[in-house]
Amino acid sequence: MSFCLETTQLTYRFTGQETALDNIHLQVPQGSIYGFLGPNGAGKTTTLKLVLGLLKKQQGHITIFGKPFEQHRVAVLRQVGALIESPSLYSQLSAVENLQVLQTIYRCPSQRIHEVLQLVGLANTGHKKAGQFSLGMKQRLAIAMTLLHRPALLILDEPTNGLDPNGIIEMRELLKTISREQGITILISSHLLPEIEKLATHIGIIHKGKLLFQDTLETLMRSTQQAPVLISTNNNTQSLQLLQAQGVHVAAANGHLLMQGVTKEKIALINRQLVLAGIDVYGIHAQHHDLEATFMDLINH
Ligand SMILES: Nc1ncnc2c1ncn2[C@@H]1O[C@H](COP(=O)(O)OP(=O)(O)OP(=O)(O)O)[C@@H](O)[C@H]1O
Repeated sequence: MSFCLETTQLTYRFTGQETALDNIHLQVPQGSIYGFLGPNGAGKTTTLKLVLGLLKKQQGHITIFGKPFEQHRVAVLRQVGALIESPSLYSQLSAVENLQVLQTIYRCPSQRIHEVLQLVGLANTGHKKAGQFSLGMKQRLAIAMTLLHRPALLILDEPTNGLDPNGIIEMRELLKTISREQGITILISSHLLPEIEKLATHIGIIHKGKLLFQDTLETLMRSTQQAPVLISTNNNTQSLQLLQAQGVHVAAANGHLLMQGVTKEKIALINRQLVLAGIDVYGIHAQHHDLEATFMDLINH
């Protein structure tokens, strides 16, 4: 598989502090939306800053578009769009004027300003000044600015921070559109798993400077599938004895029985056995063991 961005043994320590990043092997596949997840202070921003050359690398290697970053810094950064921390907008200028400032630097055609504003849904904001925009609009303008020079890789550090639920949905849809229609690889950091889960194709989970998981979202989902199963019956004591006698990992919990590690075939068998023993089964359902639980499991072990 070809990686748009790869780090090997990336380690970083702020002066006088504990190690902020410990041996990070980040592999962001070409064309992916890579969700870089971790709680506050995990090391997400530090990683992204190193990858963009905003912090001086101490140890390890960074390869972007197959090239060692340090030797090809300028060429690589020409193809990268980034939004780290809050966007720098001119609040007294309109959306178009903000983009015109960058257009001069990037020397791209005026038509491109219209294209990116259309893409982020700000084509009709006219003379309205950026300072009067909602936070969601400011964030979308900031994304437009990162897209102006047609990057192949977009690096976004917590772009949904501070947005209301509607702003979060708009941002998610925008990033999906950018990925789908422009074929841009997106590396997005967040501490919000439910947000990343709805967006990313690939996930990296970082905690205390260590990368604990990295794979497709599908693989992470699969690891959550052996969810605990809850059974409620008219006689939990008898059911518990019957199931324990058969070697099922089962325990009583809040008026239910909780079983671990059972397949769907085993659930059907258990149901039949309970009914044959004269027990009324009121309900059997898998306890919702979602990605949030898997995420918490990973960072708490
Ligand atoms: N300039 C700095 N000086 C000293 N320590 C720092 C500095 N910046 C970050 N750190 C520390 O490095 C660790 C990683 O911080 P980082 O900002 O990369 O985490 P994060 O995952 O981006 O968190 P958040 O979601 O809060 O932004 C933390 O322990 C943080 O306190």
